[in-house]
Amino acid sequence: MSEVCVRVAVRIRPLLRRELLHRHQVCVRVAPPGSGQVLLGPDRLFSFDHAFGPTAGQDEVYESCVQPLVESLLDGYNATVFCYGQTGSGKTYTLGGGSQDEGGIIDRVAQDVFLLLAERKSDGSVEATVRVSYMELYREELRDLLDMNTDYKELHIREDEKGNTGKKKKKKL
Ligand SMILES: Nc1ncnc2c1ncn2[C@@H]1O[C@H](COP(=O)(O)OP(=O)(O)OP(=O)(O)O)[C@@H](O)[C@H]1O
Repeated sequence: MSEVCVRVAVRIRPLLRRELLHRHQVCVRVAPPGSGQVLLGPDRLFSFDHAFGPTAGQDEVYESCVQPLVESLLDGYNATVFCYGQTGSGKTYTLGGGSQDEGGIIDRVAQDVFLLLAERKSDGSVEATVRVSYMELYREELRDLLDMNTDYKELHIREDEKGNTGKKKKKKL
């Protein structure tokens, strides 16, 4: 894996059925395959660390961009993966997956964390605790997706002295 801390991948999803019905046209292509470059329109070329076309599967995206981070995670490094893009561009699909067989990044990370931990634990050298939180921040409202009974007004994002962020319930006055 390269020494650069931030890496950017672009993923071009296939046209959806309704887009095909409305005769939408493809305007962005990976060019040439494997180059990390995308071609917008006829002649505008943009470079990324990775570029995936509409036929790229979840496994390809995960193995190239995320799996190495999971391995570093167990070596003690922090890692963040986030998806950015306009509505309907495929963020939820990439993170959450389209179906059971085509699991997204979250499913695969969870699987690999426990798989790799089991490997390291088998020689008795590692003890680990895994904690998970799952939150949605939408229109300034924070929701705990693992505790839907808590009102968003009770939740607050805080930073500790090291700059790590976390969700805390506001103290009731
Ligand atoms: N790589 C892909 N292959 C096949 N279908 C895809 C792919 N990416 C996205 N889709 C489909 O495109 C549609 C929009 O994708 P998705 O819901 O993931 O977008 P989003 O960026 O999360 O949108 P929003 O910001 O509105 O939540 C969905 O029907 C999804 O199944």
